[in-house]
Amino acid sequence: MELLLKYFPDITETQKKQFALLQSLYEDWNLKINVVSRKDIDELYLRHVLHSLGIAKVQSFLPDANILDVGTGGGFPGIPLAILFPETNFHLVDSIGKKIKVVNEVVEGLKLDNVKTTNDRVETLNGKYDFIVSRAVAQMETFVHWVQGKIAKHSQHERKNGILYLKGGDLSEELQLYRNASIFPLIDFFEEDFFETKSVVYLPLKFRR
Ligand SMILES: C[S@@+](CC[C@H](N)C(=O)[O-])C[C@H]1O[C@@H](n2cnc3c(N)ncnc32)[C@H](O)[C@@H]1O
Repeated sequence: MELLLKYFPDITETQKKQFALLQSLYEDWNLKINVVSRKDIDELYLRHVLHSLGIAKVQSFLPDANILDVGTGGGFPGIPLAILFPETNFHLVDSIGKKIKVVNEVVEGLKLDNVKTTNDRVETLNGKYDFIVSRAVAQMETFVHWVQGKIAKHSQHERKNGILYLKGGDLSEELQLYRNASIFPLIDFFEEDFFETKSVVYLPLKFRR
């Protein structure tokens, strides 16, 4: 929790309580349905919460924006972002039902009224979103294929609409197809060794191949 306050010192008392509750909610749910590994539970704020919030250091979301988290698993990056941006609408989707069950319980436990969930493959969704966020779901080419028709073209945030993907390692090969991609190394925002090799990749709406 101190780690979170170090990098997000302006969060409200409500947000502090919600972030504090995350640890016990995930500990309890993980005993029944494994959504976070044992090691990761012990370092939940570093490996999951702060990592997810790396997206917020690259892009703040406006109150009326619609955000889709693809392959949210146990709720990352969607849940930490939904706490940080309580006025923004988040749609969390995952194809595995038991993971969405845990996400629903966490959403209820935190009283997050800006989150809806769907248990299905993302390809089946018809909505349009200002931003698509994700972590550890698919290679960029596959991912872009799944989601590029789901990015809203006519919203007021049009100029910035696009994909924000949390990626690790050397991205040069994977991203060479996308000349408009920007890479934001997370170590620029968070001075923790864990972030040494991790980045946010931003692909704007009209990403060119
Ligand atoms: C490695 S996990 C990552 C979970 C979470 N994003 C995280 O970083 O902790 C990948 C998740 O993507 C989901 N997934 C994979 N392909 C998907 C698809 N086409 N539509 C929806 N979910 C998908 C899987 O069910 C799995 O929960």
